[in-house]
Amino acid sequence: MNGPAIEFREVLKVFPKRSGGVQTVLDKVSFSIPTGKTTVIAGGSGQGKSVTLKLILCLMRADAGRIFVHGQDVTDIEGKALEDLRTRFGVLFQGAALFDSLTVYENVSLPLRERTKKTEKEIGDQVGVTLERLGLTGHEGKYPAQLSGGMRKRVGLARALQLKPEILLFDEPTTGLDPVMTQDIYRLFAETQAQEGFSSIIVSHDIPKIFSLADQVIILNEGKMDVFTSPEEIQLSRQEHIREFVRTTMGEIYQSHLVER
Ligand SMILES: Nc1ncnc2c1ncn2[C@@H]1O[C@H](COP(=O)(O)OP(=O)(O)OP(=O)(O)O)[C@@H](O)[C@H]1O
Repeated sequence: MNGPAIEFREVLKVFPKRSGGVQTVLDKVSFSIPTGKTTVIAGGSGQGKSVTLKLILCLMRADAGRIFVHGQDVTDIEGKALEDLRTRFGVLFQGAALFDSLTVYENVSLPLRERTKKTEKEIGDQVGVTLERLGLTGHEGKYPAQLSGGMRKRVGLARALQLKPEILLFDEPTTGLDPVMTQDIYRLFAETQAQEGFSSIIVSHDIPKIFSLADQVIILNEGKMDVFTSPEEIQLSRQEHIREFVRTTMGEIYQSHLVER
């Protein structure tokens, strides 16, 4: 597919304040999410990361500006067109947990059962391939409570992949995971993306590590966005809020590079 997977043009999002006036969360921001690549969205608490994801999924509407998905203007999309649009996304949000009363196999096969006319054999074959790819073979009959945090994330990823999404949205993929499980999820994610070719947007605070995956990093701050394509670019930024971000997320080694220049 040519062109960006997603494009924001001058998107404004405001919320009314209790005390009167408005809070500007996105202040006419413009950016593109390249097709087939990984974009990481970072930024402090309350800076608008979730709002950005909700705008992409049309769970929330922009107050001004336009949003495009593969060139289609989705800013005001409704009804059947909106339903169709949503089938093009795979979503892995923290809130969208696995169903505790369903086994691994039942959780992963659910989207195919609900949204396709595939036979039980076809579902079994497809789910089997994904479970094997994500190292979950042998765990099909287990319930989420019997799995480690890392395995639960892998089951969530397996489920999000079933409808072959064009774009995968992944909110805080490694929260609650230890460093080994974090690397594991990143590796599996990169392998799966190489095989399936989807575009992805990951909301993460894990900036030094996530650069092994990211093709670009967008940092949100006070309604504005800065786009970076390498860790060095972030380290060498002269903007005070980026330097503060480096200090708090990347640590002293990176900061000392900054000071030396
Ligand atoms: N439905 C809403 N109504 C009013 N204000 C909202 C609404 N949704 C989000 N906000 C406000 O918009 C701002 C951005 O929220 P958002 O959830 O996108 O932050 P975030 O960057 O995802 O933060 P965190 O890292 O803490 O999850 C916050 O100040 C929040 O209070």
